[in-house]
Amino acid sequence: MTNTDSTDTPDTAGTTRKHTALPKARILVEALPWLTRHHGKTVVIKFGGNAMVDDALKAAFAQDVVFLHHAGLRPVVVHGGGPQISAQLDRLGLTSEFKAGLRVTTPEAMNVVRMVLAGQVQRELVGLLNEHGPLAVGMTGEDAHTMTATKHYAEIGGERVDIGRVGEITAIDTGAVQALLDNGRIPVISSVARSADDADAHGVFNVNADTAAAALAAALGAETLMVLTDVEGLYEDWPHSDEVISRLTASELEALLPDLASGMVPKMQGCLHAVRNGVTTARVIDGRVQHSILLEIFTDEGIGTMVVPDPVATDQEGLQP
Ligand SMILES: Nc1ncnc2c1ncn2[C@@H]1O[C@H](COP(=O)(O)OP(=O)(O)O)[C@@H](O)[C@H]1O
Ligand SMILES: CC(=O)N[C@@H](CCC(=O)OP(=O)(O)O)C(=O)O
Repeated sequence: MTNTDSTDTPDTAGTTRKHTALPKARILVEALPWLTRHHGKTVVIKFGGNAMVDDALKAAFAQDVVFLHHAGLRPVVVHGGGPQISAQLDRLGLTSEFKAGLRVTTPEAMNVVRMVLAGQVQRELVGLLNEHGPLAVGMTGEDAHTMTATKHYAEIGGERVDIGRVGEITAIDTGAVQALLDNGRIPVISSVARSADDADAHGVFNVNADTAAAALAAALGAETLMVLTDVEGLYEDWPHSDEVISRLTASELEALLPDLASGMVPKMQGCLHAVRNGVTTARVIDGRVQHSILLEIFTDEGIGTMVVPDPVATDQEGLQP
């Protein structure tokens, strides 16, 4: 038997034809240990607004998530929508300002954040997933008390700065999400949280979607947190080099955190929180690559940056977690 990717097979007319089924079979076989390993496990996938580059990518994202579902995993989607919120605020003549990587959210802006996330971005993702069957159910962190928050103050130069209706998650109730998963559905969650204070006239908070996804992954006891963004992973010396750090322990990441900039801060803080609170791996991957989720979960290659807890456990079969 030769080690080639195509074989000669007699067809019905008695001639021989080359067929290319073998490479496809190899890909499926390569996925087998990963399928076994991840079966029944919860995977929280954060889809960033910057990774929602075009319709083809969004459609491929939906295919990947549905694939995970049919492969026996329990995917949960938490989505962002920062650029989409900024565009809508702009259309309405409202300013967009970020402090310490978080949107300064006036009560007026909060209404826009909620409208864009729950009414636009989430609806689109739910629609794309449901092209494959009656699977996705959209909700926000407000629903069934899934996410409760109090006011978050930014720390800038040692000062506590008021950034409006930005929330810090204080409690997660996983009941509704678990019920949807048990019912064979795919929850799609917008990062808006209810206020812990019943007397709070505004009632809701804007939560960074990376932070929300990490908190939910920890609360669900997820196996994996996967953050899809618009870079290949965590660059070692951004913006001077595009060398991606492929693997980090929690302590190594903690040491890097003070030097990180802008969008990576909530992502890497979220990854650290997740692996310090029971999640087996947290990964930042390039959402601009079609089917990056499948590549990351089901192939030996793995892309992007993977964060693992301390100390690093090595599995007896020699598989990376
Ligand atoms: N060390 C780093 N490695 C990679 N990207 C970085 C780094 N530091 C800052 N960034 C910036 O973080 C951005 C991703 O965060 P963000 O724009 O908030 O994306 P998303 O919408 O996916 O949450 C990258 O596009 C890059 O500009
Ligand atoms: C407090 C805060 O900054 N909230 C974010 C929520 C959306 C988000 O996080 O979207 P991405 O994942 O696309 O960045 C915002 O208003 O932009």
